[in-house]
Amino acid sequence: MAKIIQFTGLSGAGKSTIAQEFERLSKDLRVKIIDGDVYRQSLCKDLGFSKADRIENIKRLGQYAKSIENDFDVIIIAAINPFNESRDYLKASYHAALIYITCQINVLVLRDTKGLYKRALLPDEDPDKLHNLTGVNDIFEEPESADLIINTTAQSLSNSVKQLTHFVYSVLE
Ligand SMILES: Nc1ncnc2c1ncn2[C@@H]1O[C@H](COP(=O)(O)OS(=O)(=O)O)[C@@H](OP(=O)(O)O)[C@H]1O
Ligand SMILES: Nc1ncnc2c1ncn2[C@@H]1O[C@H](COP(=O)(O)OP(=O)(O)O)[C@@H](O)[C@H]1O
Repeated sequence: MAKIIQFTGLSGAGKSTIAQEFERLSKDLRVKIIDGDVYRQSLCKDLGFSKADRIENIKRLGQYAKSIENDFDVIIIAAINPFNESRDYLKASYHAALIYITCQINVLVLRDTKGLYKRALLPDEDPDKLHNLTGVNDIFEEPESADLIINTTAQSLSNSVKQLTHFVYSVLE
């Protein structure tokens, strides 16, 4: 039965990159990544970014993880997951560990891999402005009880993956 791990962190913090690199290097483990961004094209296609929809999104990703738990050793839910309510729900329902992938906002604005920060920082009257980007103009609750914090502000990807790997093996033992 898989250990379910939930990530939380802002867009661009490194959730997908760390999960994918961990999967690539962990050849002895059956790893499944449930990436929020990806599942918003399928299982969660009908959902937007209101609080209710974000909570429903995480609930569905958790249910999906549970449904495939016998086929994997580690399942990583890599979504922004901005509310303590959702994080607590995954912990209570599936004993999902919580890993906070954090990064300073000024660095996220510089990375801006998807151009979302640029759009969120446009003047209010600009038609292209994004009005609900998590961490800029929408809520991101600081996690209250993370089992691990990975700070990617100035850390290499390799060290972030080492932190994750160490944690995973400690919980699998
Ligand atoms: N308004 C707004 N706020 C946050 N994110 C936005 C928004 N609009 C689009 N996107 C893109 O959607 C991805 C986040 O989806 P998640 O399912 O992880 O979000 S959540 O957990 O339900 O909050 C997120 O993916 P990542 O960049 O991989 O985090 C964004 O690319
Ligand atoms: N220590 C690190 N860990 C993960 N990503 C990092 C790190 N340092 C820099 N990056 C970069 O930050 C970006 C993270 O993007 P991504 O993984 O898509 O974030 P998220 O999935 O959280 O939205 C990538 O361009 C990646 O190369």
